[in-house]
Amino acid sequence: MSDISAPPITCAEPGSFPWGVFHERHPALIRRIEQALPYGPAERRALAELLRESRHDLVATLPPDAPDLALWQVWGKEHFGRPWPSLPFLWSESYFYRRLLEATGYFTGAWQGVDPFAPFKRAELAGDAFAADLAALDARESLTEAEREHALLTTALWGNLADLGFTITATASGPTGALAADDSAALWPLLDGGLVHVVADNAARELLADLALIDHLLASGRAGEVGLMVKPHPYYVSDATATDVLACLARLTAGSGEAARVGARLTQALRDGRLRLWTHPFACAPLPYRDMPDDLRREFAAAKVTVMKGDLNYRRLAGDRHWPPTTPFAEVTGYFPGPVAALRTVKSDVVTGLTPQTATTLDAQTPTWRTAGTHALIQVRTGTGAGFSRGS
Ligand SMILES: O=P(O)(O)OC[C@@]1(O)O[C@H](CO)[C@@H](O)[C@@H]1O
Repeated sequence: MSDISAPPITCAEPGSFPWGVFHERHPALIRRIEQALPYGPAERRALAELLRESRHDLVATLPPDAPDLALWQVWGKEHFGRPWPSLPFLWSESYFYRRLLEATGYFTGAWQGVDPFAPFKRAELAGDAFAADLAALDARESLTEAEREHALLTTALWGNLADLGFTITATASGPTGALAADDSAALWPLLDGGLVHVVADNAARELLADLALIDHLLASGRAGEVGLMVKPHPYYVSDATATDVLACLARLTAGSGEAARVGARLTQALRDGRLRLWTHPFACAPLPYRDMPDDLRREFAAAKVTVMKGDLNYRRLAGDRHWPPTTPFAEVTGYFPGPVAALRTVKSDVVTGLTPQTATTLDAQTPTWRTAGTHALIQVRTGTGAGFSRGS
């Protein structure tokens, strides 16, 4: 087992990436939210207070009527009342988004159920880039099976750059195609017609690419059943909920050519249960997957492989820690109850599973590579998790 005492990433260091998330990304995000939705004085005051508290004060608890208070009392018991910057970045950033929902009244009152990020998600669905992605599905038809699979996987991988939290402050212009690790050859043999879980990340463009990949897995028989895990409520800006899946599906079915066919096949797959949307409160937990509860562990254990999309899922999968970058991926994910694959564009500091040469070259030649979205990785652990048998 890997040494989980590698120090956690925190926001304490001025100028570090996590520090910038709280001091640059969050203020910009809140300005955008206030421009996009006409929140009243009470919500705007609560948002301003959240910004102030999260940069300069101690972590306050949720109000007594919060529907998930009991969960957070457990998830946050060591952290409430402490200075935000001293806490693990994974915890503090996750709690920031939970408090943002609180400030906008997402859980109680007249604004209940209003996704503060919905205007951004809608704009992306209606945009030219999304339309181009839909049209590009037609081009796949002329490819060989191997080329099509490569294209679908690569698009799902780089689709992770279309992350609205990241694009608020990022300067990267788009996919570069540079892979820091590529275990894709180990992924395909795991897909032998059984259950595949896909843990979704962002809505709109990334989700479109994920749905196209899922459609292929089902249509080709690579997967007999796919479980698409979404968030139970809005989370890191553009994270996908069931509502976002339906919105993306509606754009597919209203399209033409291959887009409409993909949409029709996925709609049928949802109806007959070959594609199942599912969620779990732990999907929005501020904790690594290492701490997942037993019912979730059993879900993942049932799959031939679980595909984790995106940067945040990677942070939760590997542990958001200052690992030496050559720490084996199989070692940090050894606790996971089944084969697991990470498809991630690299947008935060944590990284594992690199060869010494790759790590040295990347750090020397592209010092910003861990946070700029210039690189991606496909990492696969093929064995079942240590100390956990399938179906137990
Ligand atoms: O999970 P995703 O959508 O790929 O990325 C989430 C993200 O934007 O948020 C974090 C920092 O704010 C980073 O993990 C990453 O840049």
